[in-house]
Amino acid sequence: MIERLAVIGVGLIGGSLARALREAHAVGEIVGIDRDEENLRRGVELGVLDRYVVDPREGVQGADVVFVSTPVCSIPTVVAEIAPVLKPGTIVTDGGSVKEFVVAACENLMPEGVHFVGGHPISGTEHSGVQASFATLYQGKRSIVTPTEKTDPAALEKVVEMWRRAGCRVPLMDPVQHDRMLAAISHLPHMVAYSLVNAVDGYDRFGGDLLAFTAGGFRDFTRIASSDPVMWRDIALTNREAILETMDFFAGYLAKLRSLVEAGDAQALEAFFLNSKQKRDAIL
Ligand SMILES: NC(=O)C1=CN([C@@H]2O[C@H](COP(=O)(O)OP(=O)(O)OC[C@H]3O[C@@H](n4cnc5c(N)ncnc54)[C@H](O)[C@@H]3O)[C@@H](O)[C@H]2O)C=CC1
Ligand SMILES: O=C(O)C(=O)Cc1ccc(O)cc1
Repeated sequence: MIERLAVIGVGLIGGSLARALREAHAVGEIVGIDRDEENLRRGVELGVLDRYVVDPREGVQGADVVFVSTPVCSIPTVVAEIAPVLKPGTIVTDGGSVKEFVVAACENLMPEGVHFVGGHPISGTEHSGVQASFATLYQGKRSIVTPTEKTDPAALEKVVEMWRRAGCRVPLMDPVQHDRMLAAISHLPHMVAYSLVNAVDGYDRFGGDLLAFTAGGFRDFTRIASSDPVMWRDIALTNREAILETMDFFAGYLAKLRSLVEAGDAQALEAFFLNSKQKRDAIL
């Protein structure tokens, strides 16, 4: 399906795609490109990569598909660097968590005959680097692909097929709609988890290390606060408006719950918790 895949940013997301496509026999050669050479060496040792090249322009030579999986803000910079050397027919795609920022910039960087298609696998963990990657990360998950009116139909089909071969269902979505939806289901929970850990850390009325006393519930709730700070900095910078909207909406719910606690309204408290329990239980 893909003769030579170049992965730029061989971490959890790029490494897992490489592993999944190799297991599916959907790729010939996999070339890794990353600014961290130690990470690339590990990628070859682990069998994720066939070889690596540190210089992006050299690394993408002869690739039919280039997958960019670096933090969101760096994606257009990386794509601008490689664009002039890509051969006609090359498809450039990405796995970044924010789509409007990436797609709007990258579509305009493509030379004649080279096509960009935005994508985002809705699957990940709080761990980073090629050593955290695994072949089944995308199995049975969704990977959203975000075409626009500028997208080449054959390139779109190839990117959709790539994710299918990696094990995904592949819904198509407008980049702006994607960013609004992801703000609610992914970006808001991360903002809340990071805030909760910082709040409890800063709540020092007992003069001790409160976090050391936390048990299962706190740790389950805040697992995602162990995610990479640079990745989340870039998401907060590039999906600003949608994240602000969901944070404000969430603050309304917290204020509502606060008022129920303040009023000691047993019936309303129980109804608030019951609705949440039922909705969550239904998605498990
Ligand atoms: N971690 C997750 O659960 C998910 C992450 N994503 C997105 O996928 C992308 C990658 O995330 P991860 O794989 O988790 O990160 P990661 O930290 O595991 O891997 C990123 C790799 O990119 C390299 N890198 C950073 N800047 C670079 C640059 N300018 N040039 C070349 N290499 C560079 C780093 O050295 C690292 O090896 C991000 O855009 C993120 O928003 C999407 C879905 C899930
Ligand atoms: O660790 C988890 O459960 C996540 O939520 C992973 C994740 C992080 C960012 C994304 O854009 C998509 C998935």
